[in-house]
Amino acid sequence: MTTLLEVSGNDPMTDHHIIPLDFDSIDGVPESHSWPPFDEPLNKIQTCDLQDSLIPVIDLTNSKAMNLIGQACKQWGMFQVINHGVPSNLVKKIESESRRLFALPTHEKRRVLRSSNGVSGYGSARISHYFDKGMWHEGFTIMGSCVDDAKVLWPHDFQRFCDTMDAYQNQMKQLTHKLLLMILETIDATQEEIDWAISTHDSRSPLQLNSYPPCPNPSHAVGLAPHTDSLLLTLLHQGDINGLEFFVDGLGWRHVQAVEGAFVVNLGDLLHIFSNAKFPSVSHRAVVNQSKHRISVAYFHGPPFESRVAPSAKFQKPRFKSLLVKEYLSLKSKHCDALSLIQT
Ligand SMILES: O=C(O)CCC(=O)C(=O)O
Ligand SMILES: [Fe+2]
Repeated sequence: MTTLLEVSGNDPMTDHHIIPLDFDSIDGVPESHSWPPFDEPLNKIQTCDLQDSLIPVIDLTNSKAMNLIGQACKQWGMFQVINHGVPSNLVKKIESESRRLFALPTHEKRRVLRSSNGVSGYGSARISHYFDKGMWHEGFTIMGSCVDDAKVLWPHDFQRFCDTMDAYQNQMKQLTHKLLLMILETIDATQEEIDWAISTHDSRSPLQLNSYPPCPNPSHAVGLAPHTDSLLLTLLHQGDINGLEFFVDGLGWRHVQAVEGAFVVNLGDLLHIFSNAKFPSVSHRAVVNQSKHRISVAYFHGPPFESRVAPSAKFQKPRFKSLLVKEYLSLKSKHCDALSLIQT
């Protein structure tokens, strides 16, 4: 069995790529985290009508849901889902437990800091090492059980946190399967390919809690810098505070309107490869704001790391080489644009 730790383990990170800012004591954006203004002001978080939001909000109880999902996958590589069956009280709990964790004093959070070649624990985003500047972000990654870390944080009250994380991961797993079945059917995947995509028997899907504290100068800070997600599919809970943006050729950065109770579904690199580039792996980023502490929770789903990924057998002219999932992840840990390196 290969774990994400082994896949990324040959690329240990240095401390400044792991330790987030001490948000308890900071009162400005330090030079190390000060970004030149992007193409558009990062602090312009507008509110807008749902109609203004480009990516569709799809009701999973709608009889046309599969078609709508297929279209959104091709056009945007991203959509939102409502009426998805995940209990709303569990979503509230994951948000409140995440806030409870990030509200702890910095020195306590640092007691569960991710190790230099590890995956689980408190720390900066894994994409930090691609960039010279740090991000206005702190995260907590759960891979498998979180009991050890939770016991350090709350020796007498760790169960509540762990039970919530476990229950949420179970729900995310079910929803991911449901969505993958629909998505793969729209490109006529074979049963064997479907089994590959939904199987997770030798790997636990990582759950990433993200925290973006209010920022005194949002136009010079970046919550999460532009990236694509590596695995097949990401399910993101972004609460009711806007901050997620995605890149559209010709239109630039567009924000994803926060919709109460919805999950943002975004397709990752492995699905881009499997769909022979029919589905984009959408470039996205998170922006920060001056007054609100934004939390998001991302569940990343991928196939077994020992399995192979390649364009579906139905494509006559594969645009990507076939390789082991773990080989792709290892390449991605070194190159932000790993997809371009495996083109045929
Ligand atoms: O917080 C967000 O809106 C984006 C999170 C994200 O892209 C990630 O965790 O990979
Ligand atoms: Fe992401």
